[in-house]
Parts: sequence; C-alpha cells; structure tokens
Amino acid sequence: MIKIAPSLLSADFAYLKRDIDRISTADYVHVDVMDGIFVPNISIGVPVVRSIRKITAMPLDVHLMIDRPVRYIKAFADAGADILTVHTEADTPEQITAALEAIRAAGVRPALSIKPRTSAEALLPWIRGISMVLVMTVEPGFGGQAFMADQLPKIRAVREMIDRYNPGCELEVDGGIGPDTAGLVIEAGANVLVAGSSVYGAADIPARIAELRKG
Ligand SMILES: O=C(CO)[C@H](O)[C@H](O)COP(=O)(O)O
Ligand SMILES: [Fe+2]
Repeated sequence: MIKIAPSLLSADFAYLKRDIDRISTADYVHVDVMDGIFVPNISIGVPVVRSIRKITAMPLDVHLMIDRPVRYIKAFADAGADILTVHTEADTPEQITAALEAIRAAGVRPALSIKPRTSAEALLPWIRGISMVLVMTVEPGFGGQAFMADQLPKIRAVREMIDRYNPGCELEVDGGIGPDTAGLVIEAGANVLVAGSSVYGAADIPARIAELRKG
C-alpha cells in the first residue's frame, strides 16, 4: 500500500485550508519546517502547525529541517504533529538519540532523515526504534528541484535495512517526486511518497495523487 504525502511547501500559505482540503484523498499532510540555518531557506514553524491541526484530521507529517531539533520537539508535539522527522546531520549522535526519545515520550511517531550525501549506514544506530525513514532525493531547502536518480541505490539499501531490523518501519522519499519518478522509488522500496510541486501544480489534484500511488 503506497501512501502519498503532499508537501504544503507548494501550497499557497494565504489559502492553507483550501489547499489542505484539495489533498483530502492523500494519506499524510507533509509540513516542511526550515530554520534558515540547517537549510538555506525559512518556511513555517510551531504556530502554523497548531493552526493546521485545528482544520484537518489528516495525519501531520512534520519534516524538521532545523539545527539541534531536540530544542523544539515538545513544542511541535504539543502543536499536534503525528510524525516528527529529524535529520541525522542536525546534531551530535547523542542529541539525535535525545530528540528521538523526546518524540517517543510525547506520543508522536519518531522518524529520521538523511540528506543525499549521507549514507544509509548513518541510520544504523537508530533503525530499530524509529517509525519511518525519510530519504531525501534532493538537497533539502526548496521545492521544485530535480529528482536525484543517484539516490536509488541508497533507497534499496535502506529498504534492506528496514526489512532486516525493523519491518514495520515506513520508508518515505522526498524531493522531485512526480509521475516520471514515482515508479522508480516504489520499485526501489519506498512506501510513502512526498510530492509538492507535482501535486499542487496538477490541474486535477485527486487524479495526480491516484497516479502517483500507482507508480
Ligand atoms: O523537504 C522538502 C524540501 O527540502 C520538500 O518536502 C520537497 O522539496 C517537496 O517538494 P517537491 O516535491 O516540489 O520537490
Ligand atoms: Fe520535506
């Protein structure tokens, strides 16, 4: 069962309710949080997640592209996140462990992401205790970038790692996913597809979501 997580980065922030209603046939709402330090862009933060929580029952898949995320886990959990994803590159291993423990303690699903230049092995210390892995298929920071096909072997390696150590764990991919690339990442083992520009840029959004789900 393939899940689709449209990214609000490609929505119109002045019409968020309208743009969330438009993706009601999807599985997760993907919320990109950027701090201008971990990535060279600033997006949205805790108050926006809190407001989104009030207007949708869809699971909120919050992708934290922020430095030292342990500082903000409780705030995002209290704001209503269902999944909180932190980056292995965003802090020391000890503090990543602390962030994942804080996510679990808050009753939220813990997830871990790796950037394109980070190897699958970087996930090994945490793979048994997480609910989802997010493999970036663009350099994080901006929507609308081209899919990096050189990430496909890594998606396969992460799928093998998940099947071996934590079979219930989901494998999400993010960046440049559209009708031309969905099949490639599904074949490599992904089961959750983030898509921003290809969903919000489509003339018929429910049809595009169905198309991506089929791969
Ligand atoms: O995390 C992200 C960027 O850092 C976004 O989720 C991602 O880029 C989605 O946008 P698109 O589907 O247009 O590539
Ligand atoms: Fe994202």
